Amino acid sequence: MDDTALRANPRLVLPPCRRGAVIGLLGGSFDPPHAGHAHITRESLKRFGLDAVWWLISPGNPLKPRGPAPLARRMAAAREIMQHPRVHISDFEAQIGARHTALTLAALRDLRPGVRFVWLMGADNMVQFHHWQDWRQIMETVPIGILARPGARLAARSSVAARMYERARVPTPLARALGHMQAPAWCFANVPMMALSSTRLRAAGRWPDAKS
Ligand SMILES: Nc1ncnc2c1ncn2[C@@H]1O[C@H](COP(=O)(O)OP(=O)(O)OP(=O)(O)O)[C@@H](O)[C@H]1O
Ligand SMILES: O=C(O)c1ccc[n+]([C@@H]2O[C@H](COP(=O)([O-])O)[C@@H](O)[C@H]2O)c1
Repeated sequence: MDDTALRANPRLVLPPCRRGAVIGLLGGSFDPPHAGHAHITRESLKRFGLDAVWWLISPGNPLKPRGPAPLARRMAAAREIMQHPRVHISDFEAQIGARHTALTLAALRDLRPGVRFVWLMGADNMVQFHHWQDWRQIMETVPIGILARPGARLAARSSVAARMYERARVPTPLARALGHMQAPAWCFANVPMMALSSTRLRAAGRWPDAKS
């Protein structure tokens, strides 16, 4: 969908937001959503001074070979686990047919030019960020907030992206201003860590395959 078609599409549904708001975007497969997602969302609201967080439930991570459970099922589970007045669950990527974050961000910025977006991700995603499509463009377009995760906390800070954009690292005391900074700007939040993962829940049979 090009920019003009996007703007003209009356069926697009986006969460509410006011001009000038700082919105954190937590993209993910959420297959299933879990308390770790809720935890980093609450921490992000506090630490990065966000007005709200939108969970962008992905149609499917382009780097993961296995397709996730149906979107409606993941949306419903996300709404159940994350109930917070400043957090919204969105299927925006499915609405515009985007799997790549660069495209999602371009569309959101086009549709909400007065809003400041901050991309949020766990430390594991920072480690492989340089494999994402147009990752440098993402880095140079929106500030990025990174949340500590067991097994990836140190690796994130020495990742290819972190090394290449070392000078864009925002020191912890300035984290709350992240959304008002000019990209590239990334900040690592050393939050208390939760060892939960969707992989672990699937393996424990806590999210049975929809087809079975
Ligand atoms: N326990 C956690 N601590 C920190 N970040 C997390 C945690 N769980 C998920 N995230 C982050 O939340 C975002 C969405 O994660 P995702 O939906 O892939 O969950 P996941 O548990 O990593 O799933 P999977 O095990 O299937 O890869 C990603 O940026 C991921 O790094
Ligand atoms: O744009 C890409 O190339 C890209 C590659 C891998 C992951 N992502 C995004 O990263 C977010 C986290 O993905 P996941 O599967 O780890 O939850 C989700 O929004 C994905 O769409 C994006």
